[in-house]
Amino acid sequence: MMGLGSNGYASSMTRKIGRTYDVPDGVDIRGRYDEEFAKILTKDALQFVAELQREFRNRIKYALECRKEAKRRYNEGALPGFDPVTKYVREGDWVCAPVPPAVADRKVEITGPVERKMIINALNSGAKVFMSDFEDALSPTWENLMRGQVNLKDAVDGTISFHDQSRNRVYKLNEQTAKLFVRPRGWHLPESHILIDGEPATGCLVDFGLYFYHNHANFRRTQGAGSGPFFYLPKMEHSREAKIWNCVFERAEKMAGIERGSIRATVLIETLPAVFQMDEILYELRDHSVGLNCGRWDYIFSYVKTFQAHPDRLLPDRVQVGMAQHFMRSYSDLLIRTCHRRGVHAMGGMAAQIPIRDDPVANEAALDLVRKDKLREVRAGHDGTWAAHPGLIPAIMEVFNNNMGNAPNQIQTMKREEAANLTEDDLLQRPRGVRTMEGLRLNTRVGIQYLAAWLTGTGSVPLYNLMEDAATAEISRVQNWQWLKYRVVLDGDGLGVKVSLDLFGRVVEEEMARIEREIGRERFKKGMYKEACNLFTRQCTTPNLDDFLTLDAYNHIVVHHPRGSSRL
Ligand SMILES: CC(=O)SCCNC(=O)CCNC(=O)[C@H](O)C(C)(C)COP(=O)(O)OP(=O)(O)OC[C@H]1O[C@@H](n2cnc3c(N)ncnc32)[C@H](O)[C@@H]1OP(=O)(O)O
Ligand SMILES: O=CC(=O)O
Ligand SMILES: [Mg+2]
Repeated sequence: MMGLGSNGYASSMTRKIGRTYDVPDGVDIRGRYDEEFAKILTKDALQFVAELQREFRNRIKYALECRKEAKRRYNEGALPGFDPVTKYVREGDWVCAPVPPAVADRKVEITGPVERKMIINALNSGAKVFMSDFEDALSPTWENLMRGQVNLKDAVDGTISFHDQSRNRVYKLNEQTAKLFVRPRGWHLPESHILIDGEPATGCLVDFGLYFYHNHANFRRTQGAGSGPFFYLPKMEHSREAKIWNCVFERAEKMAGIERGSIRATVLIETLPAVFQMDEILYELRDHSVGLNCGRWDYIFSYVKTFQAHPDRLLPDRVQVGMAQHFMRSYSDLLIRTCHRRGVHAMGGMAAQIPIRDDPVANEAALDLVRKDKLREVRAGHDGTWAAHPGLIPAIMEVFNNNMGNAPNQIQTMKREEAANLTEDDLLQRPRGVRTMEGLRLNTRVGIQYLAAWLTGTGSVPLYNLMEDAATAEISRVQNWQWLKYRVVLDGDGLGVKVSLDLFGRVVEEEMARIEREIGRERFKKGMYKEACNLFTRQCTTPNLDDFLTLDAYNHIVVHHPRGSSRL
């Protein structure tokens, strides 16, 4: 039946008039109309997204409520740990469905936002897999999301091309390309440009639903050798969230009439609570799993967030929280042991270094750090790892090939049984190191510049020769917040200064001046640095830590049509 949705917005009938999307009942599109987007936002595809939303919305709300409840417990002093109730899952002798041959070899995976030229470059990069990102690397503006869907469809169809007019260069796919994985947003992010029964849709169901609907058939025929599509699933905190994804996959397979277990996903273990749920997460997804990945940057962010009310667990400077810290090494080791025991890939994480074009010495030093990080990963037993930039792929591939030879993975050969002895204490051990004024300054300078880019539609940026994305920016934000909240003493540079609101205010002012000097007055004026600064400062000084930087910032990038910009 046609009619007004509960929000009173126009329904299918009226929306057909003029240049608007043809939507099913109860769905309202409040993002800009574009003929290209209309090929993605078809009535049938939207019907599928709406069905997912209606079937799973209550379970998603419940899962998010459970996160709040867990936060309340941690804030009262509890520590995350293994759940005695699911001991039988951890001790059981089950395995996941066999790895599809198309993705047995995942030695190097490149990641990047769903941007047209980058998709082509990444697929042509020589990496085994390309993880195309609606998440940490993407600012989820309506334009980015919908163009991203158009780009992915063209990529799966094999027709994607890009003409760089300034360089008169045409980009096309090579004969041999990386296998495509897609990372939808996390459960917490709404999609405010699509209302379903008057409520913003769940962002990840939009990303997943539209991509799956348009691409499953072609993907399985070409890329997947009969299986797929393949996904990465971010930021989960509990196996109940993985169970929802499993049900979403089953629902999608049924809709498409394809075999159960066709869809495969790698879950990022990138929250502290999730490290105690790795078996449980794999168990829920056992017919759809193709491994776990060490999402190390969000994991560090989550350590601070989980322990926001624990002043005895403050982090040292961000640069000191590397994989050599005991809690980080333990997490990687246990992830490898868990995955290999269950017959799936244990993927390594992202080194933040990127090529430094104008300084060969610094470039070699950065490459060396990447090689060391990757050597540690492959020796520990990881089956593959991430690269942020095509320029890093040859070096990383060499490290993995040298240590794995012709084997596609180490699932059967690196069992890491001894990691079964890792305890809750190992996984939670306090990071060691010092805190410095430079740490505070760098967090501030990077956090503001990242947010300024994000607000103008760019979700991953090079800053001071490192890759920065939403996960690394989160570390900067929560670390500043934690240091301010507990008035920590900056003990690492011999100054012994206490972090206070006054000090932070001065640091913000000085770092803004430094940013302006570094990028030039014109760019500074034209950019969104002041807005970013206000947002970042508010987030660092708020009495109650916001769960996500991007939830607050999202309100600034929602643009409703035809009524102008609107807040959630
Ligand atoms: C914590 C996490 O979640 S990690 C995963 C999420 N983060 C990411 O995916 C980050 C991915 N990386 C990037 O976005 C970029 O590499 C950045 C922003 C870090 C650096 O970008 P730039 O400074 O523009 O790179 P640079 O100028 O050196 O690029 C050179 C070429 O490589 C391409 N390139 C760079 N990174 C990538 C990538 N990840 N995928 C595909 N192509 C890439 C550029 O498009 C450019 O191509 P061109 O020569 O044809 O024009
Ligand atoms: O998504 C990856 C991370 O490190 O965060
Ligand atoms: Mg992440």
